[in-house]
Parts: sequence; structure tokens; C-alpha cells
Amino acid sequence: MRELRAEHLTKRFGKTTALDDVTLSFEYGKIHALLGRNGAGKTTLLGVASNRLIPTSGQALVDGEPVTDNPRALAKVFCTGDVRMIPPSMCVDDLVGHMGRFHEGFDAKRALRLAKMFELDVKAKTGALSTGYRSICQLVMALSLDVDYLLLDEPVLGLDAAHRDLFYRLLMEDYLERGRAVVVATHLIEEVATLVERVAIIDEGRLLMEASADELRTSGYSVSGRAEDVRAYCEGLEVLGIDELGSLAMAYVQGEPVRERLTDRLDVAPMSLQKLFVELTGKGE
Ligand SMILES: Nc1ncnc2c1ncn2[C@@H]1O[C@H](COP(=O)(O)OP(=O)(O)OP(=O)(O)O)[C@@H](O)[C@H]1O
Repeated sequence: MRELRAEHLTKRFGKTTALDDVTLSFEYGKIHALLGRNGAGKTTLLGVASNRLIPTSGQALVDGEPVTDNPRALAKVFCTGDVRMIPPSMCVDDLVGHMGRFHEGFDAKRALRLAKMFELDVKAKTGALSTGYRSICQLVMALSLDVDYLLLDEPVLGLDAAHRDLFYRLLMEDYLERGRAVVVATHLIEEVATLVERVAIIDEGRLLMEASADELRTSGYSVSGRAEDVRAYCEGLEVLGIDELGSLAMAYVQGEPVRERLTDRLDVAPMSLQKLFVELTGKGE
């Protein structure tokens, strides 16, 4: 199977274990979400997968080949963080030229077209861009590359609602036309929830779960109503968490709703990915 695979990856920075024996695959041809709270290890995982960081142990493989010091495997991968290494005095249009020289198959015309769509000033120095436009600059470059594995680290950091919308639309178009693997590392779960097919959640360097977005959504549900009714309903069930507000409560329960326990005083709804994530990682965003 074509995939970008992390195999027993561990990465330590001094006493900090950023990744702890993570085994995980990003299948070719799918959009993946890599979810995790601040400091969970997302950037580190993408860094090792793109050979920007050397793992303490384990390895990252692209279509079965290790990425470490392997130009052929690495040519198939691009991680947006790589653009951060560009000198700040370089203008956006020089960066377009630079990308063309260093990445085979880079589509400079597309990059300039995307820059225009995002209203990115191509004469601006990359170091002088605002946070949002810095993200846009990275996305413009990434979406103009002809790589099989595109790793987007917090792609919408600082983007306003209209630009986020444009990005998600372009990502979908790219996916439909190109069919590559895209990994979106983010905290904005609900925004990517409808786009992604697979979801991996990491917490404190460990893989908590990996499943299809549909599997995750149907792995639990919420039940709400008067607190005493909700508590009675939940007895003996696998409850991820309960939010109480005054006399009302909403519980997040794993598995299928128990029909016999449901009354017209209780409402059942599908679990949101955001809520599942918050309950699984134990602490709210
Ligand atoms: N170069 C480094 N030196 C020391 N510690 C580091 C380094 N890079 C990452 N870490 C630590 O490794 C852990 C994982 O960091 P990482 O940046 O991978 O998390 P993240 O999930 O991307 O977080 P965020 O969502 O906040 O960007 C954190 O505790 C971080 O402080």
C-alpha cells in the first residue's frame, strides 16, 4: 500500500519526550487530520516525516522507503514548515523562483495565481508578512507543488474566515484533481471535520487513536436533558464526560444509544469530533 508511515517513532529533546513510540500510517489518496493539543507532538511528527528532524528511535517511511537521507523518498514529501527556513529578506516572487529551482514539478504560474486569489503581495519580503499572510505564503507554495505527500502544519494559523474558506475550497479541488495524501495538523477540528477521511489524535507524544472520521463520529453520541434524567440514563455506560449547567446536563457516551432507556425528556445527538477530542485528551481547548 502507498503510504507515509511512522514506525515506532520516538523523539526526545533533552528530557522532553515529544514523540513516544508512535506507529501510524497516512495512506496515499486520502486527506488526514492530525489532531492534538498544544505541545502534543504534531510538528515533531511532521518534522520527522519530512526528515527535518532525526528521530531518537524508529523511522519514517515513504512508500516503504526510509526518509532519512533518501532524496528519492524525500522528493515525494513536502511539509509547510520547510518554508520557514527561507531568508526573511526574500520577496514572495523570488521565493516562487526559488521553489521552482529546488522542487521539480513546482508550478510557478499556479503559485502566482493562488497568491492573487489570496491577495498576497508578491513584492513583499517574506520576513515582513503578517502571521496570516505568512501562512498563506506557505500554503500557496505547498499547493503549487507536485508531491505525493503534502504535510500542512497549522495551515490556517492567522487566516481570516474568508481566507480559511478559500483554503478549504482549494484543498478540496487539489484533492479531487490530484488525489495525493494531505495531512492537516490542526486544533481547529470542526473546520476540517467535513473535509477529512481519516483522523489521528496524539496526546503528550502518544497516539491516542486513528480511525475514519465517520467511525469516530459514530463511536459515541451526546445525550442531554435534566441532570437527574441524564445521570440515570448513563448508569453503567461508558461515559466520556458530563457537562452540567444548573439543572441541565449533557453527557458524552461511547457506543450506541440504549433505546430502552431513552424517554421524551432526553435528546440524543451525534458526537462532534471537537467534543470527542476534548473528552479523549481530558482537557478543553
Ligand atoms: N527543538 C525543540 N527543543 C526542545 N523541545 C522541543 C523542540 N521542539 C519541540 N519540543 C517540545 O516537544 C513537545 C512537542 O512539541 P510540538 O511542537 O511537536 O507540538 P505540537 O503538537 O506541534 O504543538 P502546537 O500545537 O502547540 O504547535 C513540546 O513539549 C515541545 O516543547
